[in-house]
Amino acid sequence: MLIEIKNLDFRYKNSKVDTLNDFNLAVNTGEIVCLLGESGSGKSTVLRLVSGLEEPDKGLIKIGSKIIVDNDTFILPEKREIGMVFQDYALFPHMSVAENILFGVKKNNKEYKKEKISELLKLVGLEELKDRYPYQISGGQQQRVALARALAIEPSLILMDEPFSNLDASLQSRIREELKAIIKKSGVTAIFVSHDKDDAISIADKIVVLRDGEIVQQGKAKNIINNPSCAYVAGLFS
Ligand SMILES: Nc1ncnc2c1ncn2[C@@H]1O[C@H](COP(=O)(O)OP(=O)(O)OP(=O)(O)O)[C@@H](O)[C@H]1O
Repeated sequence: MLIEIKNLDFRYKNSKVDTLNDFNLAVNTGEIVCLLGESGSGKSTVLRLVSGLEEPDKGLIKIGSKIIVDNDTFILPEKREIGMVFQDYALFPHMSVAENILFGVKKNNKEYKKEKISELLKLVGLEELKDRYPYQISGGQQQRVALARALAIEPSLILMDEPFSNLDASLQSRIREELKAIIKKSGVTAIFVSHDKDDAISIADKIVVLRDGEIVQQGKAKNIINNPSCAYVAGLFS
């Protein structure tokens, strides 16, 4: 198992209620997990806690054998070695595709960087576009640059927040397939957030359905669709 989240409690500072209460989740190595739920169900909060943008009030998060947060530990976000893909991709407009991808690579070895960039451009199929700027490529291509940049630090885990929300609806199904293929080829474990059942069904190995900060059902898409645990879950898949 790669990620273990145990007994997590979390309340935003200006809030009177817990957003997460005794939250537990396990993710296997190489698995793609989708956190699915309506707006406000707590999906982004889980990502923020795993990435270290927020600190839990109680509980534990482990990546592999390493505790990244518990009562006595708080590993800083930049030390967690987690790759992030944001909703808007957050590419640097003044940097080329290749420069964007290499941005987070700390090793200052020219040969290493050269090999890394050629491996990643090949993985995401952007070899021909390496010298273009973000405004000169499509939304789907920008997303692949963001994914390559997240993978460039050789993370064991990547987190993606609504990775498809900025894409043209007509392209979404092709891009979902592409993204899944790239993630699987890279072997990385991925947790992504969506409110769209089609994203979850087409990409995730496991879907985790959230409602008011609680997991109401988890498992393979087919099992959830055939056997929803409650009307909320059925509604999400209708
Ligand atoms: N900074 C904040 N301060 C106080 N409450 C917050 C804050 N951010 C989120 N919340 C609350 O925490 C709960 C979970 O929010 P969260 O953003 O995790 O949900 P979400 O499922 O990701 O929603 P969306 O799909 O709209 O992004 C909501 O009730 C929300 O209002």
